[in-house]
Amino acid sequence: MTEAWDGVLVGAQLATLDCEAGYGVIEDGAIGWRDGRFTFVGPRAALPDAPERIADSVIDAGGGWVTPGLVDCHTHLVFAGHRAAEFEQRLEGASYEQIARSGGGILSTVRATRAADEDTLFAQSLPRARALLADGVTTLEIKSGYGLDLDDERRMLRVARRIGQSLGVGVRTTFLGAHALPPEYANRADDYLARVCDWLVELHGEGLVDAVDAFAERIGFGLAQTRRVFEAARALGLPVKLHADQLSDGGGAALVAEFGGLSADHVEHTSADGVRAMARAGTVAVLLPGAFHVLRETQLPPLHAFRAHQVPMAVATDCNPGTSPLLSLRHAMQLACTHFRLTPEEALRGTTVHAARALGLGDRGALRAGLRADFVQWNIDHPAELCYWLGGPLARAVHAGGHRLC
Ligand SMILES: N=CN[C@@H](CCC(=O)O)C(=O)O
Ligand SMILES: [Zn+2]
Repeated sequence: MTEAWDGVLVGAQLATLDCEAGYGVIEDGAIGWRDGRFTFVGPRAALPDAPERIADSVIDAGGGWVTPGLVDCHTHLVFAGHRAAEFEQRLEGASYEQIARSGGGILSTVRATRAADEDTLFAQSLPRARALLADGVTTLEIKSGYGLDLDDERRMLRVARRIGQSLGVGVRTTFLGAHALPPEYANRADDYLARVCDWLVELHGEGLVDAVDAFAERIGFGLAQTRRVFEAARALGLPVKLHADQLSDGGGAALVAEFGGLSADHVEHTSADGVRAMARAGTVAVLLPGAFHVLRETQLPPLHAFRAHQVPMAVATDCNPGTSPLLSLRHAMQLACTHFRLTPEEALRGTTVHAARALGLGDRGALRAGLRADFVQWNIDHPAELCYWLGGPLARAVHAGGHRLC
């Protein structure tokens, strides 16, 4: 016996993504893991010993494809209720912005979420997380932002952490107190943001916050207001990200880049200056084609500029009850290819390597010795199929930290 690993998988076509371009394919590949981390990723012929002499658990992949576990780096999946009535209103011609200005939109979900106790919120949100996992997700980000006061934001973040613990999946929590102005602070946005900054200190002290986000937009917060929230985050050493330039070019991408932010998300209206600032700061562009699709937007993100300036592009579901009730990251990849003309390879890189980077996680997103043993076995003949099929049970087995999730 050479070494005692917890598990080894052999006979796989590995798409390691551990390369600058391409899928990083290893034919007849093998992976080994111990204590939740990969101990080996390479050709089966390079294994240090016979598989059954290395580990108790040996999986024969039978020639099937294996990729890194997918990372959904932008979700709002903890919420109560739904907004199907607004979907109907929009089909009849109302815009997202009009609905928001008349007290619906985000505030409608705030009312439902405030009325739900922690167990109810957990019970409603858990199936959404399960659906993402079943389609290959092993790490997901979950934002607050439908509580908009201390207790309700805390409850959302606690539910997010509970989801991670109960499913054995990686969950990163993002505080989004600056998502909308609650009615009790109408015309008092500055007072509200002062509270948001106080709550951030408190929630961070309780270990509930991994990053800080805001909605910078005509129907959200202005740049100066967003800056206040970012300064509060910086004072606590927390990374920032931003809902930037979704409906208009408000200069959000440049602002989050100025703070060395992890990501600028949506970015349909980001200007050339914004792209350059992101490139300089290493800020990831998180593309959210589900919201683009549902809102029937027409302004494409500046994809050519992102490519030209080597801004990493991630893809996420933006799972939320208003603009993107989307429960499959693979479906988001499909939409990114169809609407934004990403290549399937860019889409897979966008839900692995670049998505991990958008969360500040250097320990996952590729198949490489030393990284977290997050991987998916797929029922496919080629990686492009991950973006080709609309729905369908493609994931054969999903492993996080070496443990099989489903
Ligand atoms: N744009 C702001 N936030 C969400 C939508 C939230 C909602 O409508 O409930 C988004 O990312 O699209
Ligand atoms: Zn969002």
